[in-house]
Amino acid sequence: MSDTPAKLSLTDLRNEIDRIDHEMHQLLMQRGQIIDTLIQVKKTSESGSAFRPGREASMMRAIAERHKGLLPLDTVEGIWRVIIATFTYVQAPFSVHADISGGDDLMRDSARFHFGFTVPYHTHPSATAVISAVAESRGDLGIFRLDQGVSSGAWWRLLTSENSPKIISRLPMIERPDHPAGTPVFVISKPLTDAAVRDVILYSARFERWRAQDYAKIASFGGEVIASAADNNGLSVLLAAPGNISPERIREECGADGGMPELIEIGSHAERFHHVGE
Ligand SMILES: O=C(O)C(=O)C[C@]1(C(=O)O)C=C[C@@H](O)C=C1
Repeated sequence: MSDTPAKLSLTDLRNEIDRIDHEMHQLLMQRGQIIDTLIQVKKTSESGSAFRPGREASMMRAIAERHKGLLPLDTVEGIWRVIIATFTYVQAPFSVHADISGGDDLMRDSARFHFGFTVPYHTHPSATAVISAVAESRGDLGIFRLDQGVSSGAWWRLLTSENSPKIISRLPMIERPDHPAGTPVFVISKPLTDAAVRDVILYSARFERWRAQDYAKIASFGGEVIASAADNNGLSVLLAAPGNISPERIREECGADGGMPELIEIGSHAERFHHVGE
C-alpha cells in the first residue's frame, strides 16, 4: 500500500482486506498441496498416524514468540491449532475421545480449540473407557483432565504395558492466565513409532509408603506429582520428570530404601511454554 492510511477510502481498505483474504486462502490451499506430498514422504498410510507432537510444539512456540499487534494470541493460537489438527486429519483420519467424568463443557472447549470441528469428538464416562477406545482404534486420540478427582482411581496404570496407549502431549501448549481453553489435559495415542518428544517424561510409580518428604525429594530433581491414588499395595503416583533425569536417579532419590517397587514410563511431552504477553 503506497497511500498513507488517512488517504485511503473505505472501499480501498476493503479491497486490501479482500486481497489479503485471497492470499491467505491461496496459501492455505498451497499448504494442502505440500501436505499431499508429505503424506508420501512420511509414509503416513503405513503407520496410520501423522502426529508429530514435538514438531507441533515447536511450531506453536514460534507463533507465540513472533506474534504482536491487535489480533489476540488466543485467536492466532486457535487458528493454527485448527490448521495443524485438520492437516493431521487429512493425512490419516482420527477422532478425539474425551473422558467427561468431570463434565463435558471444558473437555469440549479443549477438543474444539485444539482439534477444530472437522475432527470428530466422542465422549466417554471414564478414563478407562477412553483408553480402551484409543487402544481399539487405528490412530485416534484420547484426552483427560490432569486434575481428575480421586474417584477416577489410578487410570495411568492402564498405560503401563508395552503396547497400551501412551501420553504424547500436554495441552494447552502455550500456557498463560485466562487461556480460553486452559484446562490442562493429557493427550494419549497408541505408541508413536517416531518423533515422540521427550522434554518431560511421565511415569507410573508405586510407593510402598508415601511420606511427606517424598514431595521434596521429587521436587529436588525437577519432578512433579501430577496425580495419586491409593491401591492395595501402597500409593500409585503419576510422576512427571525432566527428560534429562534417568529412571535410576529417580529410584535413587525416591526408592533408596526399597520404598518404590515400580517405575514404568507411560509417555512424554514437550516442555511447557509460558507466554507472559507484551
Ligand atoms: O510436519 C509434519 O510431519 C506434518 O505432518 C505437518 C503437520 C502440519 O500441519 O504442520 C501436521 C501434523 C504433525 O503433527 C505436525 C505438523
